[in-house]
Amino acid sequence: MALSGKTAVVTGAAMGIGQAITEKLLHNGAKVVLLDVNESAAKTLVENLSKQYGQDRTLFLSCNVESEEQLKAAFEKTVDTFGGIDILCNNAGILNENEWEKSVSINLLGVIRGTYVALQHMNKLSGGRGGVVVNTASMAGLGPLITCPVYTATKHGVVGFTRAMAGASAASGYGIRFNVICPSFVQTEFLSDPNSKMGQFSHLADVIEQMISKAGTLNVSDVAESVLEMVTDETKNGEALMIFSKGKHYVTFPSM
Ligand SMILES: NC(=O)C1=CN([C@@H]2O[C@H](COP(=O)(O)OP(=O)(O)OC[C@H]3O[C@@H](n4cnc5c(N)ncnc54)[C@H](O)[C@@H]3O)[C@@H](O)[C@H]2O)C=CC1
Ligand SMILES: CCCCC/C=C\C=C\C(=O)C/C=C\C/C=C\CCCC(=O)O
Repeated sequence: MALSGKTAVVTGAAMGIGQAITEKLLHNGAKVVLLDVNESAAKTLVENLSKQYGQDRTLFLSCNVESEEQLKAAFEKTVDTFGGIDILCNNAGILNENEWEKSVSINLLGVIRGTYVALQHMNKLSGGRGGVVVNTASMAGLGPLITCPVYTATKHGVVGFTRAMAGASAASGYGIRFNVICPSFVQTEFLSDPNSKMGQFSHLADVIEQMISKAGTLNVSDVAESVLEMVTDETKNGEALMIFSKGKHYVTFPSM
């Protein structure tokens, strides 16, 4: 899938992995709509991106993925501005075991909300152009991160939802592919101040420190490169890609 002339929507685009995905898609020719709650970071980023790629290639819309109303307004504005949506990256996420209901609402329900609203515009059966959805899960979507049971649950949910949607889309003729990335630790703000985010499991902080020093950390650009692969490779549907500091690997699941 060539990206020239395509329109992408990226959630959690103001910083970190979402920023890198945005830059990668722009660099490869797409137009990108950035959704985020951090208005100041997003506005500064879009100013810089507009200088680099042109004013008509990016748009920031303030949007909380916890709100279906805000997501609907953002996707409608995207279609009004760019004529359709071809790529959705559900990337926004938080790590906070104290505020665990909010974690579920953003990390899992935000992905489901974003997908269902986008389907109304992307689904070929309802007049859309089809396309591809890439969700950001985590290695914690495949195995346990013991300091973060709720974060782990949300990311397992994202992996399961993505794979089931891939099957549903293929069986129904939506013309939309669904894939999920599962990165190991990535060097972003996410890794800062871990003790305050572990809630009742902060006594296990040493375990995570040891995991990080053993596994190393990824650069956001490595993660964005994997997203690009899943967007452009039209053979990929229902795939989960593990990304480590030493390489990447497609997950083999038991067949059902
Ligand atoms: N950094 C890491 O080690 C890893 C991160 N991930 C996942 O990658 C995704 C991005 O994480 P990072 O870039 O590292 O984090 P980050 O904290 O650097 O960036 C997250 C972005 O999401 C935005 N955001 C948060 N809540 C939002 C909401 N309700 N609505 C819209 N935007 C919202 C933030 O404002 C921020 O711009 C998350 O889903 C995270 O779970 C996955 C594996 C490892
Ligand atoms: C509050 C705890 C902070 C420490 C962890 C911070 C963020 C981690 C986010 C992730 O999504 C990463 C999740 C899991 C990594 C799991 C295993 C990594 C080991 C794999 C390897 O060998 O690379």
